[in-house]
Amino acid sequence: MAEATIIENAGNGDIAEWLAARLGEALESTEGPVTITVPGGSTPFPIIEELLTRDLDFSRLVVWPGDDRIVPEDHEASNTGKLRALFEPAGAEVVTLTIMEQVPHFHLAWLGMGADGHIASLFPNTDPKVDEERSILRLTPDPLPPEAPFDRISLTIPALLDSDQIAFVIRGHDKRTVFDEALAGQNDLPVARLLAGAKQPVTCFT
Ligand SMILES: O=C1O[C@H](COP(=O)(O)O)[C@@H](O)[C@H](O)[C@H]1O
Repeated sequence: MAEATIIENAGNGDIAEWLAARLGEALESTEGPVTITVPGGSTPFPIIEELLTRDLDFSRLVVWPGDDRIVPEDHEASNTGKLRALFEPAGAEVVTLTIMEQVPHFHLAWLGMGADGHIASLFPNTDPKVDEERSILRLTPDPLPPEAPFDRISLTIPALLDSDQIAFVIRGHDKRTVFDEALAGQNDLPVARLLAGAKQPVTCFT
């Protein structure tokens, strides 16, 4: 079971600062690309805007959406489209998830979490056997989340665990309770399954 460092009441600027420091270390540690996963939903985008103001060589950054909704990239629900609009002007590469994609080792897996304990698009109903066998999975959430009722494509738990470190941004009391229970092994939600397998440092911003 992972031990997580919890950083309480972090502002977007604090999180961006932490991310910039981790990316800076990764850029120093390799001459090749630095690979990260970035969550979708609503939480990450103001943090990314802050991150992009930091002095980093974004041209060596390869951004993998942790998941996406199966919609065109110019659809308002597309995580990839939003990531592309933010990161590409800074010189970073943004990958389009397909089930054919070869998934790399990530320097950082940055994740959000839904109040139902889903991470990326691995929902509580996602068959655990399936997400143990593949790196990328296409699925239909059951039930479809009303805020984004679309089929999904998602990195799986083994793919996310193939990373140097993991960072969560968990905002709101409901999510925090679910996360704390997952960390304590008191539920079996996707977030708990990830935490149970994490050997690397886990940092959680609330
Ligand atoms: O559907 C999704 O939900 C989660 C949480 O999103 P948020 O809007 O509550 O921050 C997100 O982490 C995931 O990547 C996304 O596609």
